[in-house]
Amino acid sequence: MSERRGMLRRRGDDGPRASVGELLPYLFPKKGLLAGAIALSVLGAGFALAQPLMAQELIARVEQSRALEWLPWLLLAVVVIGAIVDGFQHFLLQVLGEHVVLRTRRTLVASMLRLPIAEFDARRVGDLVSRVGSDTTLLRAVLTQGLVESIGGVLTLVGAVIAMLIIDPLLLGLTVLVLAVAIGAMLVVMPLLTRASGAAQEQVGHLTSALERAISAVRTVRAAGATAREVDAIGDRAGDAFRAGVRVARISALVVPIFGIAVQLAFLVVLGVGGLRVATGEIAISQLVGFLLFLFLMIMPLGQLAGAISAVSVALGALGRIQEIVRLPSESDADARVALEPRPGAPMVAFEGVTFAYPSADEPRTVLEDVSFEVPAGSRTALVGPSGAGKSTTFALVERFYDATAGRVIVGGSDVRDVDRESLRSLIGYVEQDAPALAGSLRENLRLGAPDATDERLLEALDAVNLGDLVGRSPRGLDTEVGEAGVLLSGGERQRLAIARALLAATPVLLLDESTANLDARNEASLKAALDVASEGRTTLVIAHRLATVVDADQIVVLDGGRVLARGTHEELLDASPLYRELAAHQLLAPAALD
Ligand SMILES: Nc1ncnc2c1ncn2[C@@H]1O[C@H](COP(=O)(O)OP(=O)(O)OP(=O)(O)O)[C@@H](O)[C@H]1O
Repeated sequence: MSERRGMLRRRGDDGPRASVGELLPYLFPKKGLLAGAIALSVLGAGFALAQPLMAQELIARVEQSRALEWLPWLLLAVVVIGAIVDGFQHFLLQVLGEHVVLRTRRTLVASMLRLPIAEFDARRVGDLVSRVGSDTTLLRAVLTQGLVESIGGVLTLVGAVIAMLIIDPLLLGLTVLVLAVAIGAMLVVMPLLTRASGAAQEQVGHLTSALERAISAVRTVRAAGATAREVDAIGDRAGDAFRAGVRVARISALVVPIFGIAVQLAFLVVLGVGGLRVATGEIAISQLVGFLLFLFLMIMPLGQLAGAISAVSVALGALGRIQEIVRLPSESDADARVALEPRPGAPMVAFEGVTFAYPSADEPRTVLEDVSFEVPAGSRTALVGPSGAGKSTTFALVERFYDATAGRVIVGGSDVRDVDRESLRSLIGYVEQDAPALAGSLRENLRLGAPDATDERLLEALDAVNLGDLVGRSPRGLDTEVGEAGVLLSGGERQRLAIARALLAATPVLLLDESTANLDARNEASLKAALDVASEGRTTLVIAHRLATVVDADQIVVLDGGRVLARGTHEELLDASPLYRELAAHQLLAPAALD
């Protein structure tokens, strides 16, 4: 348990970091493209190195008044072809970068949507969204900002150093000395950059979370007159992200002057000492020019390398946040691979001494205690109880969103922990209390659990829940959009749409968390009729908030404070349970008062 709680705990502001070894597999989604880009980089290095050699030869010929012949044209061709090779390589790297982002996003989303429900309880949606949207793009920079170019760059560097060694070892020694100090300083700065950029991404996550909170509850925020405060709060988060970004900028800004000073110094030293050596006749002017051109060639890859190291540092911070999710065990990792086959004669759903505490709560507290009841196949059981009694929690346990802390939850005669979760859920239709309509069309909403259902069946299902007129409301019919959170539909309609969805999935078990919304008499009657249609021939467990729902239930379970207080039919409980009598009189939303 403590290990689990540790896993759910959020990380500090520093942000998680990955290692270079973990980064590499992410960079090789398209080996052919990568090989092509590396080959072009090597080719580009060859063209780059050829240029100073040819320029040096050209100057020597001018100096010695020799014929230039085809040399200028050859130099021009090398420059043009080199530039084309560079452009093509740049394109390949961009494409490769997009592949990296694509693959990482797919992996991340596949892991994210399979996380245990408890992880969603403990995390902010906005933060998860920013990991998919923003962190993944930082991996692209590793490819586009120099890592692959650095391969060709290293070759250019080695070639340039060899050429410089041949031209003048003394000048090379002085150059290397100056540059080595700068490289050492940069190696010290890089780990700071990784940490700072991980923290900056973390702040972007907090910002997205704050925005998501305000947008998802925009009506409540607006109605509460809290818009300005929310704007300020999100602005503060944006400010935090800004400050974290500035911290990154400050650290990476160190790299530029360190490098700049080193390069200037190297050029000045070469010019000064080289000029002296030309004056004393130890080297020719063409050699000094050649040396300077090679020095230039040597500096460029060093710049690329610095860019690559900084991109890698930033990517390691982002990858840390990506890996944090990818590494979490998926919900089904610990599943038994046995498909659930309901045993004839066994109660369809049963709780045997179930005790439960939410794992994600800061102070885990028992929400269900020693709960036992049975729902025979084909019957309807209503759960009633005051708010917070634990009614919705029982549904979460039947769906196996969480595991019971003690006792057993049985579906179709098997302990839900002994069977594969997918096969368990394929038996159950679940209509949530605030049944969400997914952004998209009516058709998409209905097909969620029955992807192959024909339009004819969709229309039948809509008719069955008295939503047939929904299709006629818009000329787009089943393609009518139901909006981000189903804004076109009322609460009661959304719930009926969810019931239609459950009807189409045709599962033997139906869990229905009845809407608590105060519905008008017509909607009320429609919802009751929809429930009756949906529960026909199915084992139905309904969390009831309406008297009409409980009166004809085969069994009513009264929950209070996580315990079963009483079980029986409406008449039996009116006699036997004071709490039920109280609920029936005051809390169950009765269209007509009890007589
Ligand atoms: N995801 C969660 N993490 C932690 N605690 C939770 C979670 N969901 C519910 N709880 C707590 O568990 C208790 C039971 O909640 P539950 O939603 O099952 O009650 P309910 O009887 O369905 O209430 P209502 O009729 O108001 O929906 C409540 O105290 C609630 O605060």
